Amino acid sequence: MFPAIPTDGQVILSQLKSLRAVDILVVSSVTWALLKLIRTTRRHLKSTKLRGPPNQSFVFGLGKILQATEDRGAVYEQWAREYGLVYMVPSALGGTRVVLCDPKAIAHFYARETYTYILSPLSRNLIETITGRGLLWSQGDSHKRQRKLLTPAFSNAAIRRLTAVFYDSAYKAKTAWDNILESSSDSSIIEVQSWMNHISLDTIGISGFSHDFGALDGKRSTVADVFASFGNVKLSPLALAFFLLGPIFPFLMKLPTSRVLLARKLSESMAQISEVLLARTRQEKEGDMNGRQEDKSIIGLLIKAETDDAELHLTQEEVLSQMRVLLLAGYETTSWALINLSQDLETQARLREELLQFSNTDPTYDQLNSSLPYLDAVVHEILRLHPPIPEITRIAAEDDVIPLSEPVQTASGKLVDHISVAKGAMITVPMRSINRSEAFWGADAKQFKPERWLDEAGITGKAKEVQGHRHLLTFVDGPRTCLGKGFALAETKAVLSVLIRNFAFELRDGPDTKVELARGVLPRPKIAGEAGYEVPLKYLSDSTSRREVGHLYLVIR
Ligand code: HEM
Repeated sequence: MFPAIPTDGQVILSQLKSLRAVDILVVSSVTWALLKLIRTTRRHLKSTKLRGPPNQSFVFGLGKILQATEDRGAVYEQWAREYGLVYMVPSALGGTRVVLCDPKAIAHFYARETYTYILSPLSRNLIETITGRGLLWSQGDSHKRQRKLLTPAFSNAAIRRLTAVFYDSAYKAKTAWDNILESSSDSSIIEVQSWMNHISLDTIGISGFSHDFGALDGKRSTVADVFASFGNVKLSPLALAFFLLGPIFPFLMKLPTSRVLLARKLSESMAQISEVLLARTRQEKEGDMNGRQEDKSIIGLLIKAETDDAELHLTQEEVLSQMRVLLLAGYETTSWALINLSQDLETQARLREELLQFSNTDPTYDQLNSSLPYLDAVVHEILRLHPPIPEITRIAAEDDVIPLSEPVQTASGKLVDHISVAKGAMITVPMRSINRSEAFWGADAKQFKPERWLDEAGITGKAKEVQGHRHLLTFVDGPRTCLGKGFALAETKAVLSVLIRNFAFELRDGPDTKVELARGVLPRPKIAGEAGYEVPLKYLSDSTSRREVGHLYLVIR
C-alpha cells in the first residue's frame, strides 16, 4: 500500500502548524532571554558590587575550577584573605555568587533561611530526586509545620531512651570484629566505612522505625548497596557541565546521567522500604488509639500526622519523604574519627585512658554529654574538620541588606559595613572553609587538636563570633539547623567509646599517610594516590584493654 499523497490544503495547514510551533519557540525564547536580562540588570543595579577572583570562563564561571579542587574550603579561605570576608565569585553564563565568610552576615542569613533565603531550583531538583517533597525540600510555613511535627522525636528525653540502641549497634560491630579476629590468622580486612554505615543504618532503622535492617548481621540491603555505589560514580564531563549550568537551566539536572539514575535508584529503594515499614506500623497501630496518641517515635509521629486533620497534618508523600530524609541523614559519621585517631596515636591513647578510667560500663546519655570531656573534645574536633555538608547555596527571595562584623572593600574601593543583595542573588556559606579557617581558629586550624575544646575560653576572636553549635557551622544554624544533632552526637560518642575502649587502630602505612577527600554522595576519606576509597587501618594488639589479638586491617571503601 502507498502512503496517501497530501493535498495542497493539507500541506499549507501543516506548514502553518509548524510555523506556529517555531514562532512559539522563538517568542518564548526571546521573552525568556529578555526576562533574564531584566532580572540580571536589576540584580546588578541593586546589589553591592564586591571584589572577588577574576572570571576564567564565561560559560562555567569558576565552577569547573572549584569542582576540580580537592579542598574547595581552602580555596574559599584564600579568597577571603585576598578580598575580605564577603566577596563575589563568577558563576555560569556571566552570573555571580556572593560568598559569606563574615560571622555576623552568616547569622543574619541563617536567621532568614526558608523565607528570605530559599533553596535554588537546582538544589530542590536534586533533593526531590533523592528524598521527594518533604522536610528537606520544603520552605517557609510548610517547612515550619513539618519540622514542628518531627521535633518531639529528637528531644533530649527521646535520645536518652535511644542511647541503648546506639550501644547495641556498637556492640554488634565489636562482636563481629572479635569473631573475624578469632577466625583469622594474623591479619584480616575489614571495610571501616561500610561497617560504620551498617551501624548508622541499623541504628536509625531500630530507633526511628522499629525495624532491624540487620546490616550488622550481614543482611544485604538495597539502600546500603546503592549508597555505597554512589562513591564510585565519577561525574562525566557532560554531567559536570549539566551540573554547572543547572542553576540557569534546572531541567538539565533531570536528564538521565549516571548520577541521576543512581539517585533515582536510591530514592526508589528507600521509598520501597519506607512503604513496607509504614504499612506494617499502620496495621500494628490500628485500633490502638492510646498507643497512637502517646507514641513519640519518629514513625509514631509520622503516622499520627498522616491521620490528623489538625494543623500538623502530613500528606502521604510528605510522610514517605520524611522517612527517606532520615534514612539518608543518619548515614555514617565515625570513619573520620578512626582515621584522625590513627594519625595521632597519643590522642587515641589519651581518649582510651579517659574511657577506661571512667568506668567499665557504658556511660549513660547524660554522662556522654557531660562527664567525658576528652571524648567530647575529640568528637567536636572531628565535626569541625570534617563537616559532611561542606557548603550550601541559597537564592534571595527578596531584596535584603546584610550587616557585616567588619567593613569590607567593594569593587569600587569603598569601605562598607553592610551589603545589599537583590532578589534572585545566589548566596553561598562555605561551612567547611570557616570551620577550618586560620583567621578564625588560629595558625593550627588545619590540625587535629582536640585540646582546643577542653577550655572553651580558649576559643576566641572570629571563631567565637560564629553562631552555631559550639561555634561550628557543621550542623548549620537557624530554622534548618540539623534536627538530628543530639542524636548524631550521642550516637557518635557511644560508638566511639565502645570501639576505642576495645580496639586500638593504626594506619597501614603509619601515621603520616596522606588521607584526602573523595566525592561520594558526601565527601569521604581515601588514601592519596590509591584507587577507590580504601583507608586501611591496622588493628593492634592492645595491652591496655588486656586483649591478645592479631593484626586486623580495616579498609574504607
Ligand atoms: C554528624 C552527623 C550530622 C551532621 C554533620 C548533620 C548536618 C546537617 C546539616 C548541615 C543539615 C542542613 C542541611 C541543609 O540545610 O541543606 C542537616 C539537616 C537535617 N539533619 Fe542532620 N546531620 C547529621 C546527622 C543527622 C542525623 C543522625 C539525623 C537523624 C537521625 C539528622 C537529621 C536531619 C534532618 C531531619 C535535617 C533536616 C532539617 C530541616 O530541614 O529542617 N542529621 N543536618
